[in-house]
Amino acid sequence: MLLSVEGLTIEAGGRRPILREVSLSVGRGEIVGLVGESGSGKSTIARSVLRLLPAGARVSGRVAVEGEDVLTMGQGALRDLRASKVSMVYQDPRSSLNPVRRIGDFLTERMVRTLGRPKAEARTRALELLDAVGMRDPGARLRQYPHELSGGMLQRVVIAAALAADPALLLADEATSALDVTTQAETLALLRRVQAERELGMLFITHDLHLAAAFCDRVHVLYAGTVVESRPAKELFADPRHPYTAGLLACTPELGDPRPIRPIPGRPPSLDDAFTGCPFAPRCPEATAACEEEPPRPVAVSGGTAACRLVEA
Ligand SMILES: Nc1ncnc2c1ncn2[C@@H]1O[C@H](COP(=O)(O)OP(=O)(O)OP(=O)(O)O)[C@@H](O)[C@H]1O
Repeated sequence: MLLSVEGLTIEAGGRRPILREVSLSVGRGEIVGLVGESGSGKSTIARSVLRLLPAGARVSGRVAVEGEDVLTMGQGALRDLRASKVSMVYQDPRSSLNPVRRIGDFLTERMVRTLGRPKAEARTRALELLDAVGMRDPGARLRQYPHELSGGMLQRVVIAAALAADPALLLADEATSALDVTTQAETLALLRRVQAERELGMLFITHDLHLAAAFCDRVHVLYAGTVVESRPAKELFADPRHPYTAGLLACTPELGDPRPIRPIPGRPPSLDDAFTGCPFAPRCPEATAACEEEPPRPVAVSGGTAACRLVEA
């Protein structure tokens, strides 16, 4: 398995863990979605794949890339993992680029510094990469500064940089969320094309369940640091089994859908909210007193699991 996360729990001083017993996997050539509201722990999972953990955190469980344990590997292996096996693309491309350095410097410096490529070779590779992500006139782009490019073009540059070392795994953390809809569609098409061409595994993080269902092969829904439902994307969308997943789908309007929009009442818990039972119980329309007593175990449902005691296998 390309990425395997097993029972990952991260505690950083709050009354509840940031992540509790999270398990997921990503195979080669597979797009796996991670969906949840702000603060549910999506980015923490992505960062833990690169062993970027909250300072002083207590961590248990296992994170393995190509079978190698990321949490215990030596510094040399970790450098290699970050430099060439796993790449991350963030939400705001402007935060990834230095505004006073040219696009060419951004693309070549990392190749020279971390991959040890000669400068001329790095430049040739940068031109190939810009071409691969569909940028016209790559030579001129190398001379430009970030402010001369639109958000969508900059995200292409960031994706080009992420591909520089031929990684096996791409972590896309809200990579299209800051873009307008047409640019978002172009960027999604680009991500899918490079993913398929290179047989990349991709962990695709988004707060948008509809987007995840359309873009991913499988989806994990995260709530308050726990995975509440894991299913093939199509099944999750057509027949959500966890009340939270159903609630997320019901609160997003769709064109032509005559049903009223039903927001989920209340707010997701903060790290200072402790709970003994199901974290979603206080907001769940179907919760019973028993739901508050102990955490639900994942139940096998069609194609995956749902962690809810009201769900029948
Ligand atoms: N370094 C840290 N130290 C302490 N708490 C942290 C740290 N990083 C994240 N957290 C907390 O962990 C929780 C999960 O954060 P995370 O960024 O993973 O959520 P997210 O689902 O990606 O949300 P968003 O969509 O807003 O980025 C939040 O409550 C956050 O405040």
